[in-house]
Amino acid sequence: MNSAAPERGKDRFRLPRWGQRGTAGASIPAQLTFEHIVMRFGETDVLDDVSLTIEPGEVVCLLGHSGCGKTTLLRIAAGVETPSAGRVLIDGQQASGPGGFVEPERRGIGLMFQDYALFPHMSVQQNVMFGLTGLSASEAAVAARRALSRVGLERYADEYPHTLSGGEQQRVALARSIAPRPGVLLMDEPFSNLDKRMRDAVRDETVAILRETGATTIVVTHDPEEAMRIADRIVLMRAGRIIQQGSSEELYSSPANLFAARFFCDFNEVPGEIRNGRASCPVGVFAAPGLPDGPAVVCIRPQGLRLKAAGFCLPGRVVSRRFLGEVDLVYIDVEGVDRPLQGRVHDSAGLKEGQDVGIDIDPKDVLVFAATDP
Ligand SMILES: Nc1ncnc2c1ncn2[C@@H]1O[C@H](COP(=O)(O)OP(=O)(O)OP(=O)(O)O)[C@@H](O)[C@H]1O
Repeated sequence: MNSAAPERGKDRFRLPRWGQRGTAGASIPAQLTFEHIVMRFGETDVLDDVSLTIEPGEVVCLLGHSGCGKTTLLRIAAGVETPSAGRVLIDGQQASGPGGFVEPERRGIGLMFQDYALFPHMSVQQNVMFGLTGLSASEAAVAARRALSRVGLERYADEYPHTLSGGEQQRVALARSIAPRPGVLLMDEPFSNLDKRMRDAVRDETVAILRETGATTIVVTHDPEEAMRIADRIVLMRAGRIIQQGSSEELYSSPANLFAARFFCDFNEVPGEIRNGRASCPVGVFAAPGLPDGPAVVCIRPQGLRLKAAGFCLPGRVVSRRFLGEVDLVYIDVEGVDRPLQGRVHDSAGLKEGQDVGIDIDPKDVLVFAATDP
């Protein structure tokens, strides 16, 4: 009889309880280097000269839209795909490249997939023991129990994956990936199958576990907020290339181009014209240092709008207002601008549709790009 089942039933109605912090086994983190990686499928270069070094213990998020090559890069690191050109090095030793290939199971790399890839015919404990090939059966059992305990699922060790909730399966997959104490951990969209309420809690605890293990980690995601929450460094990809890399602040505040800017903020975009380092557009004139004369896109963060009484600053008319809790989302028509400006503002409770207002735009929330920017 399954003694854990009734208790698990209750788990569905509360956030999962994890094991004690600080009890995940420590790894010896490795350095992972991609050198000029090219991956060609047919006529298409899915990865186009990707070079990247991830330092021991660093947590890097590969961020990009679907199909930009993130998973392919992980698969190349893991050794389940061989690059068309370039090399992968682990602690300076070639793992993939001309004249040398280290088998996936000898790379010291742990993997965790979006669908968790648990073996349905194996118990939770057997799943976690699967990668512990270098240990005796009793040592592997102890290591598996320890990993399961850290993710709070020790009591489900003898159950089968299909009896667990999605969140519990995610934790089994996490336990399986950390149990061998890999030097490098590769996680492909590890939270995307969880609902939003669950995702934040699971993500925070997973990050705590990553820090405890100390493993060098790559997390693939297409969610910029998730990347900002997790990463020491974000690597933004587009169409098989790295567009920009840096801290969350660097990517958010100083995006390399319009593509990178749009990834991190739902800007108001207003067409303009650059002359002598200043961009003019219907909502104002803004600094555009170093940009060539010509057409521009003026990007204004929604939180950069302050609403004033009519007659002050830029004239506008309220189109609609939505209460979002901490802020209100207000749409405002401005003469000469095709689409209403979107403002995330406080204290707009008294505003009515059709009301005239003044709009003050904070220059620190404005970025200007040449309209020809990729
Ligand atoms: N074995 C393969 N044969 C042919 N094309 C492939 C193969 N593997 C991947 N691709 C193509 O390579 C491109 C990049 O795929 P990849 O899975 O790396 O992207 P991704 O950024 O991880 O996207 P997603 O977030 O949707 O998983 C896609 O266009 C995909 O169809």
